[in-house]
Amino acid sequence: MAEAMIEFQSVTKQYQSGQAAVDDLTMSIDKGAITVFVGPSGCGKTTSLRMINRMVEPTSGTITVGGQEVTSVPAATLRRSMGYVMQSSGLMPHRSVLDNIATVPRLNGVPKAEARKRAQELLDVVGLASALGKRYPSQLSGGQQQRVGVARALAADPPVLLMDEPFSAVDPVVRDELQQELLRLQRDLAKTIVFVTHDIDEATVLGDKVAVFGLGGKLAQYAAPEEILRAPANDFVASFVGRDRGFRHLGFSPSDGITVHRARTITPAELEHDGNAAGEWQLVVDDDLRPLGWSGPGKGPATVPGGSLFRKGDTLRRALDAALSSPSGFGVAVDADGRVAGVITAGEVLAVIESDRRVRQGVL
Ligand SMILES: Nc1ncnc2c1ncn2[C@@H]1O[C@H](COP(=O)(O)OP(=O)(O)OP(=O)(O)O)[C@@H](O)[C@H]1O
Repeated sequence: MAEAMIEFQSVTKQYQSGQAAVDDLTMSIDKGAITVFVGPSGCGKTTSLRMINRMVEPTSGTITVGGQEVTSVPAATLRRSMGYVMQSSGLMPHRSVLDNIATVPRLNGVPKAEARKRAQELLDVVGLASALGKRYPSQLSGGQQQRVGVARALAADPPVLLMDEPFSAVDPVVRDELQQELLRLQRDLAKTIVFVTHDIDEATVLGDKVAVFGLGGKLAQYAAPEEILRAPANDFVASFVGRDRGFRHLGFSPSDGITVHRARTITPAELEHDGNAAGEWQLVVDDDLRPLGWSGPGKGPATVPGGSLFRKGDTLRRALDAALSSPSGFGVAVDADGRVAGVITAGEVLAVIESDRRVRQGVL
């Protein structure tokens, strides 16, 4: 079993009379893993996060971090010992990017030159060009500001990182990049990360475990993301994870069971010379067998753009998407070098899904 880093024991927060913001929360957060708090607006995610570093004090119950009760540590010391990233990057506008990143180490007494050197290294860690260090926050894009926010939170090398909707103010493409960067960073850093979002897709992409909060600040389900998609604990969780959950769950199923078959291929030169005389879809490939697109039956020399590709080891979701997005109806599998390994239809992917299901249920 994973080692616990943060423990909530019967924690309740009541701001004023009436409904609690967080209601009797008991949960254990694994060390070195990403735990995501997800749920609709107002269900107590941020309040729960902020109680970890005492930005908010519980009305009752206890929270321990690394075995130590948080109330036994002065709030300012505790806050400095954890990285904190929020939605608006929270950077100080009149300080350079480097000085922003160096803030906590400086407060902890690290000499200026050393703190700046570390800040410079961190720019690289979060994927920013070192020249950006001299700029002011307003001279950066939203995505770059969030990266600086992450660098600043990492500056003192804290074991715990608290992240409150850090990527929700950027556009979907940048958001996707930031999520992938965080996962890459986490592979090296293995921090204990608590991440708040209201987006179930973000939660399932990032979380080793996902805590779904319900209205009234109650924990509705706490489990691995694939379990939440496969077996929501109640109607509230089922409706929160949404109608596509069956499809999204395919994102956790390996495509090992898939057998691809040979595609009929044609090179651009052959196509130019003879057109598509075969009367069926042909995959247009270069001399190294890399896919270039499709040639439709009776469509002359034109090449139609292909759909998404999938590789060995990808999930069933990617395999199915490859088939569904392909103009020919054949999803293209490529090897590690990007060469065509074969094709598969959506019907064949569905047959694998169905047979996996029957095996799981012990029918076969
Ligand atoms: N400082 C405060 N004073 C009074 N009530 C508060 C305060 N902060 C939060 N609340 C209330 O506590 C409840 C939980 O708020 P919280 O911000 O933790 O929810 P959340 O799930 O993070 O929501 P969101 O996704 O909208 O940020 C809400 O009803 C909110 O109005």
